[in-house]
Amino acid sequence: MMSSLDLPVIDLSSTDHLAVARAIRHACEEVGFFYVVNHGVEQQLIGRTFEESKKFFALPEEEKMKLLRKEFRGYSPLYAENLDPSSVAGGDLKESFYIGPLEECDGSTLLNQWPSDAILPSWRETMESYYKAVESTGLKLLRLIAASLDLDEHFFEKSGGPNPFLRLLHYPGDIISSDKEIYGASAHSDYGMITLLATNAVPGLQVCRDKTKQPRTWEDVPHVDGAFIVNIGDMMERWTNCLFRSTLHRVTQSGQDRFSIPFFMDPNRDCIVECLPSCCSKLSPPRFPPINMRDYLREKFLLSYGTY
Ligand SMILES: O=C(O)CCC(=O)C(=O)O
Ligand SMILES: [Fe+2]
Repeated sequence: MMSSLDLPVIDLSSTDHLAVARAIRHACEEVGFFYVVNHGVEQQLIGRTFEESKKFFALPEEEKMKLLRKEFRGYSPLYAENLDPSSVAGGDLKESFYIGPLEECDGSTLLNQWPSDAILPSWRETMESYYKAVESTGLKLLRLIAASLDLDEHFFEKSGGPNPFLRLLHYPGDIISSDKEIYGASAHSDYGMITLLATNAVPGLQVCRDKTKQPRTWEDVPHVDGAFIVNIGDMMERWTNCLFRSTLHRVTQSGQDRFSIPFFMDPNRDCIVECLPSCCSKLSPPRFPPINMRDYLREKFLLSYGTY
C-alpha cells in the first residue's frame, strides 16, 4: 500500500531565525525532505521557467541533440541515465537539460550550452533569472542549516563554495513502458548538499525513509502549489555523519507528461567533505572517509551514465 507523506513545512518569511533553523534541523534528521514556502522566488518566474522548459523539450530530437551534454552541461536524451545502476532495468524514462554556474567557478570556463535565440527567444534569460533567484534561496537555506548545526552561518559557502546545477526534467507521458522496473527516475539519493525542487502538479515523486529495510516502503510526496521540495544530499549526510539523512527517492511513471526542475546545491569540485567535529566522538566515529566532490561525482556519473 502506498501512503502520502506529511512533510514538514518551513516558512522562510519568518523572522524567528532560530525557530526556523531548529525546524529545518528536525526535518533533516527525521526525513531529509521538507517543503519550503515564502521562499522569495516569484511564482511568475517559476511559471515562465516551466513554460520555457516545455518549449525546449518540444523541439525536434535533432535540434536537442545539437546541445548534447558536454562537461556536465546540455541535453541528456531518454534512457541516457540510470540512477539506480543496481537494478536490472535500462535507463530512466526521462530527458533532461543541465545548466551549470553562470559565473566562473571552480576554475572552469563558462561551458553552458544554450538553444539559439532564433529558436527559443528569451530562453537563456529566463533560465539565468531562475538560476539566480533559486541560488539565493539555496544560500539562505545553507546558512540556516549551518546555524542549526552551531556552525558559522557561512560554513557551507566557505568550505563548499557552492557550484549549483539547474536541471530541467521531462518525463514523457505518452511512452508507457510495460516493464514495471522502468522508472522516470530510479531509486537514488542526491549527491550534493541540498536540492531545491520545483514540480508541476503531476504526481510521481516518492521517498523511502528507511533504505536498510527490505522490502522497501515507498511514500508519495505530493506537489504543493508555490512550495519547493527541499532534500538533503549525500555530502550533507557525510558532513553530519548521518545525523542528516540523504533520503532515497524515485519518480514513478504516471502516464502523464511530467516536468520538474531540481536545483542541486553541490559543493565545488575541489571541496573535501569530512565529518564535522561536532558530529563524531569516540563512541560515534566517522562513518565515511573524507571525500573530494570531484571523485564522488566521477564515481556516480560513471555508474549512472557510463561516462564522466
Ligand atoms: O522529478 C522529480 O520530482 C525528482 C527528480 C530527482 O530526484 C532528481 O533529479 O534528482
Ligand atoms: Fe533526486
